[in-house]
Amino acid sequence: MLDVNDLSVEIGGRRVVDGVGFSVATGGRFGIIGESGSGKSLTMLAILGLLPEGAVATGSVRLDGEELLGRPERQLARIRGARIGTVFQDPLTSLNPLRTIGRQLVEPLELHGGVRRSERRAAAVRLAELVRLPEPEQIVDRYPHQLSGGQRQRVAVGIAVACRPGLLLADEPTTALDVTIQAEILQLFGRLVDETDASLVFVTHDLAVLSEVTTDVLVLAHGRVVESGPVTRILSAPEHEVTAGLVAAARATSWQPEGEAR
Ligand SMILES: Nc1ncnc2c1ncn2[C@@H]1O[C@H](COP(=O)(O)OP(=O)(O)OP(=O)(O)O)[C@@H](O)[C@H]1O
Repeated sequence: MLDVNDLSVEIGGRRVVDGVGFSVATGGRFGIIGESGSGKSLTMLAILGLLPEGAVATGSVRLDGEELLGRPERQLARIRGARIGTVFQDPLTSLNPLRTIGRQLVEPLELHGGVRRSERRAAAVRLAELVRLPEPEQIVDRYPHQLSGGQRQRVAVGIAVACRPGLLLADEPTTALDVTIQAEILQLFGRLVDETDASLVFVTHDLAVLSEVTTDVLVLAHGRVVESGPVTRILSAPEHEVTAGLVAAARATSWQPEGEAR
């Protein structure tokens, strides 16, 4: 369960996230949407305690009732990976090109003490199976450049869920993928959230994507919440002009023929 209250972020005296609040229940699927520069990524980074140098967060971020804001980095590092799994846009930059897929899949388990040396390979294969990578026994010995973009993002999702975190944060995880692969990765998120009962926070600028994976949405503009509610209502009756713009953009992209890049 995640509770964010009156969260603000200032960088160089400029307030780039301003009083954001939302709650995600256990097993809930929550979306944050907004145009480029609206504060989506900084909201996520503030939750993770990974804000850039010079950025200051105020307010409250509670995970299962425990306050995360203001915690020492040492404690946050233990929480990230173990209790919060993250997936970002570009798996090529988040994966290490010099390490096998298997090593990277089990790394969170090693870091957080959840696997014996002799069991690492089997654990990696199980994770590869969980995220439906092809030929799990073989793929764990390959390197990131030997996989397709969609397969690499499956690896990133596998790493994120390795320790069975209660919260999964995804920031534009399908934006770099083509439409068919995007749909497969969205299905994967949906299935994993259902199977593990994790709460999901999914950030994107694309309402069409959000409507496939989340039930409730918050709309950000210039760092502020301008609208929030069930995704079905937001899609059918947007109240704010920013939301109406996002709905129109989502309709326009879904009219494109299958397989055409967005
Ligand atoms: N390191 C930084 N230093 C100064 N300003 C920053 C920094 N990172 C972000 N900002 C500013 O904060 C605001 C919010 O940025 P943020 O990255 O959260 O937006 P976003 O909604 O995630 O956009 P995008 O979809 O383009 O990633 C923007 O105006 C941005 O220019």
